[in-house]
Amino acid sequence: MKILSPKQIAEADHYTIKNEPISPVNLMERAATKCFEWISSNFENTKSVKVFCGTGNNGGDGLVIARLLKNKGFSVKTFILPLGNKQTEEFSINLKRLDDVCAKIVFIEKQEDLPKLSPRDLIIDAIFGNGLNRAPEGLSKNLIQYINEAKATVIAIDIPSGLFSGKSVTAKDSVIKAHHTLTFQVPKLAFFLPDNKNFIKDWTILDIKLNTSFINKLPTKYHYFTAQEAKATYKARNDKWAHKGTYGHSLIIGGSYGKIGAPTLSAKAALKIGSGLVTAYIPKCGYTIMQTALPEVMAETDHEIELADFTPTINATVIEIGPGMGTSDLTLAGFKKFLQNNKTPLVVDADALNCLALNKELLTLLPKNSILTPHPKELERLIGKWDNDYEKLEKIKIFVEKYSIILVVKGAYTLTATKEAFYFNSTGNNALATAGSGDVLTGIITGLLAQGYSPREASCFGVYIHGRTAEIYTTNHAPETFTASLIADYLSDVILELQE
Ligand SMILES: NC(=O)C1=CN([C@@H]2O[C@H](COP(=O)(O)OP(=O)(O)OC[C@H]3O[C@@H](n4cnc5c(N)ncnc54)[C@H](O)[C@@H]3O)[C@@H](O)[C@H]2O)[C@@H](O)CC1
Ligand SMILES: Nc1ncnc2c1ncn2[C@@H]1O[C@H](COP(=O)(O)OP(=O)(O)O)[C@@H](O)[C@H]1O
Ligand SMILES: [K+]
Repeated sequence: MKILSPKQIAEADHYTIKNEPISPVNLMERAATKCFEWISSNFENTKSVKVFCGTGNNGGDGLVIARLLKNKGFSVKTFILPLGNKQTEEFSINLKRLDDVCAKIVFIEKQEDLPKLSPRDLIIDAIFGNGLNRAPEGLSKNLIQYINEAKATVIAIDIPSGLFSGKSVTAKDSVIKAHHTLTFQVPKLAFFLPDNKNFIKDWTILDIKLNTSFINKLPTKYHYFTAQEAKATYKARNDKWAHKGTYGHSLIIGGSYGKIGAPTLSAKAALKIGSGLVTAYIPKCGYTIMQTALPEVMAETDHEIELADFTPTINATVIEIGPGMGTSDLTLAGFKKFLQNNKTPLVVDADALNCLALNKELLTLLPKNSILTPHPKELERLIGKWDNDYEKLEKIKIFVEKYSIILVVKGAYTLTATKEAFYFNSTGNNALATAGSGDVLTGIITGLLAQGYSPREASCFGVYIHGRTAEIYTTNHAPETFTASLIADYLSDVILELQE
């Protein structure tokens, strides 16, 4: 699914209005009706609702929602913050329609006009939407702060007021902290960025039937990787004559004394996602552990307690390097030698990333389209500090272009950054915040590459699958009890649902 800029969304609105055709006021009715349906199916009509509107079209949506909720029996009060003397035509039409149903409407002209708010209120935030063009100040800023202080449940329409959908927020005290955001047609880039975590919690995309063929033609770097994209990526196994060689050979290089679990988790994940063969290259101290834990996995060994020689003998389809590897001088020296001689596609994680960060000149030795899977701290070591998430995205772009690699930046919305496009993942939850879950992710990506998925596919799809296991688990288990070892047990459920 595409993530579009505010300008592109406005273009899609205009195109739909002109070509469907539909009048702007009817499009607003359609959009706001979707919001009303969501609200009335999630809240009882005994709830007291306070709708705060600006005087643009986001405010117009608020007026429609107020009318529909009132007609449904909710107790509704509407508060309007005049934004200069301007009202859009659709706003004015809907103000009259709301007035016609004898609704309570109050204009907020000064601080004293702000209503009393209770934590039990349901607040609809329709002050600013896609048209926000500067940080709210004066009365609008005060209103936003007042709403935030009320500790009531806040539903934002399209986007929390004060949040820019595609650029950084400087005045963080002028943004609505929404519990739920009902957004139109496509998600906004701001939703995926950790800087905005206080403003965006849950959100739902409402399909308001903007022209899809127009949207399909709009160029964008940013995408949201959902079940639809995952289903399109999945390659069903239907080759009767397949043998284990058909599905590739994954080589997992990693481990050190006390950290053999990391390559073990990766190897198991590569195997369970379908790699035909898996070999682990580990220090000698890990031999019995690996062979006992995973009888299907072959093992080759290096020095006693750490990797130093990096001399696996097999001809692998893909190599994962780094889990539990450590960064000792011996290991680092061997890792450098390995990179100088290696031509096989790489998935690089954990300590191998730290070795690269300590020796940036080694980055030029990575085969093209190698996949690096940093968590935010590892990313910072690679690309340096950033002031805000938009600067981080820019630095990521420069980095992937410079080294011709793919970055999988892990987090609540893991980002797969390629030279061509950036994909935010749609699955996962905090059950994954558990030791070793990153090792499993790299194993999954490695196993997919071994089977012939492209580096872009293996990254986006692997991240999707990994996240989905946690969602399935937490439908009937407590998130605290999820462990990295359990992820592999749910891979089958994820694949089966992709086949539906
Ligand atoms: N036909 C359409 O265009 C549709 C638009 N829809 C709604 O319309 C919204 C966009 O509407 P608009 O483009 O009218 O913009 P908004 O309703 O977001 O409001 C922006 C208005 O506030 C002013 N403004 C911006 N920043 C300000 C600030 N910091 N302080 C004071 N005033 C400020 C702008 O000049 C403009 O008049 C969407 O977010 C969505 O909610 C939906 O109804 C769907 C259909
Ligand atoms: N709150 C969260 N929501 C979704 N995914 C999460 C969350 N916390 C962690 N994860 C996922 O869990 C994995 C953790 O990886 P990592 O930090 O490398 O762990 P480890 O080093 O223990 O293996 C990543 O894939 C990350 O996206
Ligand atoms: K809003």
